[in-house]
Amino acid sequence: MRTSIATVCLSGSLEDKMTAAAAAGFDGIEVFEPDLVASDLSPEEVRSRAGRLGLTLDLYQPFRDFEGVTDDLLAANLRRAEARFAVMQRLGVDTVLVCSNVGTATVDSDDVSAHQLRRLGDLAAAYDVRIAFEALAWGRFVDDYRRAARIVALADHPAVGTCLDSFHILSRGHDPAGIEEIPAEKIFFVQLADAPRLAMDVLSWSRHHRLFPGEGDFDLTGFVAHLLRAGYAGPLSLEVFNDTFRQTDTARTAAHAFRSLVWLQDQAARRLDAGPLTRIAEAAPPVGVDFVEVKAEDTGEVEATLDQLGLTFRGQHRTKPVRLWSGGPARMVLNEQHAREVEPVVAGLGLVVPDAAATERRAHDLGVQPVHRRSQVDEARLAGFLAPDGLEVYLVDAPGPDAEPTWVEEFEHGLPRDTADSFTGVDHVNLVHSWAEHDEAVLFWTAAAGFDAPAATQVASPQGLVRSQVVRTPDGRVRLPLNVAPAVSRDYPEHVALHCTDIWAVASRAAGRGMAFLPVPDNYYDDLAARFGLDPGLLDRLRSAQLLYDRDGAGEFLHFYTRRVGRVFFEVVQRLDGYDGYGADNAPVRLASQARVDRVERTARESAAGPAAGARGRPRT
Ligand SMILES: O=C(O)c1ccc(O)c(O)c1
Ligand SMILES: [Mg+2]
Repeated sequence: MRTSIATVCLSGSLEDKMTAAAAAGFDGIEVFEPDLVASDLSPEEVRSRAGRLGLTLDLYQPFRDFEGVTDDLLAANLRRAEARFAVMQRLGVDTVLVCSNVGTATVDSDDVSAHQLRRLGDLAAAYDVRIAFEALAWGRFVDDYRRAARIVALADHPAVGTCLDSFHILSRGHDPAGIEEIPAEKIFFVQLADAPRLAMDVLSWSRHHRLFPGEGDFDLTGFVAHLLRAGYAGPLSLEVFNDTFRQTDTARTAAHAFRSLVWLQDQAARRLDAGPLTRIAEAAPPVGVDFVEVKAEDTGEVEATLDQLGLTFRGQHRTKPVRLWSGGPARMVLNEQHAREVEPVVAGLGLVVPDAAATERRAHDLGVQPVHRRSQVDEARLAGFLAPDGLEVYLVDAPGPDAEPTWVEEFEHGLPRDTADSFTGVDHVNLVHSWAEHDEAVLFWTAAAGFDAPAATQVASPQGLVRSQVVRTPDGRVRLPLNVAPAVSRDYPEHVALHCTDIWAVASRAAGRGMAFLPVPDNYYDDLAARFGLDPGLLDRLRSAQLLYDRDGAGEFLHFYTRRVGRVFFEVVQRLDGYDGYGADNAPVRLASQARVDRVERTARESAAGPAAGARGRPRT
């Protein structure tokens, strides 16, 4: 279907927004009146610029507070409208959004509102303009799309139809199935927005917290399915009021927005099994983590930590300054290539997928930037893509059960794989995003990479509450907790958690090898006793081994953390009896302890390391 985006979604000038929308792939835009009013461009210039960019101008909006008024006010409102219609004629836009009256309505009558919209329709027709009447969720009398559609039916005027906005309908919990009762020719326009479920007044929710489809809690796929069953064939347009998206790079946000519409059409097409919707390549979710790559100018300190944790050095790459360590099927790649002045960062993630070519095609269809690992002719070619935060995600076809991937053979002069160690794999990789990247990252991991996004949580840190959104494959074999870094912190660390079957042994070996555990305060163990009523013997063992503990309905969780090296640290975990969480209640203790250690170590590190490189060692775009 045709795609469109309201200029209010994007940052910058009207020109910036138009250029970015066209470059991202949108067919058209909704011109938000304040964007035009604030622009240097005349309506004629906007029109010709749109033509050059190949964009249609699909809607002019909003016209406010029209219906349900006294006769005096009606006359004034018609005059106001006529001035707008004249501007629309200069712009060449044929549809105006009229949102339901929130301020001046005093007459609560469908008949009166219908009569007044009919008057507006007569005036509009003289300018070749159509009226798309939208029920705002906080309208004075009209706050339900079904009532707006009833009024439109009563108005019974060819220039008067309705605009359906998913936010106003779904935020109020109104059943969208009623869309199918509206005659298709009366649905003049459709606006799409997702949102997180929030308990707050609906106006503030709408003006600040809308999200692109796929990033919130609304069922946009079902919404689009109703539209198509109703016979709607106009554009699908994004109207997302969001303070973050109004502050992020215009071109990047437009591309991010377009991805959400491509994904949504594909989802709806799958549900309907037909329709005029864009389809994209199908790809099954990842089935495992093949490797995690840490990049640094000098990986020595990270490797010392891996050694203390009990991983095995597997060798040096034949041709590159890259080294491999493994613990069971958990593989860590330590990369010093092109890493001048880079402190250790999580730079890459290898995902085992059932069909790498299919996942590559799907990512391509969603406009994700590809990456390829340059390799020698006889080396495995790794293909993949860039996550929004710059993480390189590589795709590896699933090897046979228990087999190591063939690329492992490129590493030489190391020790053989230790088949007796207790590591069973990478449990999770905790990635950290800036506030500006977070929603884009959620859409990226779910839409392009096949992850699910269960309900988000918040974790208390010394800098306040941190948003935490886990994305995980449906079977839980790959888990990525995504945290938003506090705004004040530019070098917030990320971590790799390794799962093992005997954490007591791993911890005691690490202690024996001199590993500096992240210290756990005594108060934590007192609190643990109070919270869980643990057996005193177990409590003592936890305290002396500096292990953290958690329990859920299914089982128990034991874990510990290393100190950070650059922007990386490690966690070792053991899940017992199907424990499914991440020790979230322990995160505040971990974050506070890290802050204490950081304070002590920062001075030393800063004087030794010189200027810090950007995130993941590359400049951000
Ligand atoms: O928040 C508003 O006022 C507003 C304006 C126009 C719209 O289409 C809308 O959905 C909301
Ligand atoms: Mg709207």
